[in-house]
Amino acid sequence: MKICGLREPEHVAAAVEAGADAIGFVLTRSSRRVTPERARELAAAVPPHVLTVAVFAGEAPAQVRAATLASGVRAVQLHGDHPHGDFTALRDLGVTLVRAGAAEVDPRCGAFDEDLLIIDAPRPGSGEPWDWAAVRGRPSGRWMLAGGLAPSNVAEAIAAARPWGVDVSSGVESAPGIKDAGLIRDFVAAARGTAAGPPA
Ligand SMILES: O=C(O)c1ccccc1NCC(=O)[C@H](O)[C@H](O)COP(=O)(O)O
Repeated sequence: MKICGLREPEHVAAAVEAGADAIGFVLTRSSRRVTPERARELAAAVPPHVLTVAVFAGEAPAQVRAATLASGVRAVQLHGDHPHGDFTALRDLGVTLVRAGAAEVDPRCGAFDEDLLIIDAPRPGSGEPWDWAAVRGRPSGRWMLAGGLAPSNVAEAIAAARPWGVDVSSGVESAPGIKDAGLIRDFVAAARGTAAGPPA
């Protein structure tokens, strides 16, 4: 499971401690945007078993490459209409390549030589739920469901779409762009199918 749009060290720590598998830093136009240098600072506290992901949307491969190297993350997520060639051009970076798009994208993970596929709402990072069940049985390989997930609905979404993993941003925020450690813990617990315990 991936927790995306982190900007503060305490939220990175909360996600790691809760058991997230991946942590996303938004390096594209967004209210959650961080600089590559800030992403590097935040990623420095992340243990190696948790994947650090830089999120882009529409930038040219040269720009993605420069920002990825500056941030030191271990994965690149390309949102939207990136052609196959963009993934090919970034392969030599040696990072995990993630393709992300709405339900209409090619649902085969690996079709663009990516390592991981995210199927998201039409407006990424909007927190808007969509018809998760519509993709059930269509995607193949390692794919994550995203878009409007929250502690209160992630179990329902997993049951509806049967994804390999899940990805969240808005649903673990107390206000737009402001992450909440308690909601991060609740989300991870709900996605893992366990009840969230009381705060320590
Ligand atoms: O989160 C953003 O602000 C963002 C902006 C532009 C492109 C992608 C963005 N986020 C990508 C993600 O991986 C989000 O976690 C995903 O879209 C789910 O977001 P949400 O519906 O808010 O949980």
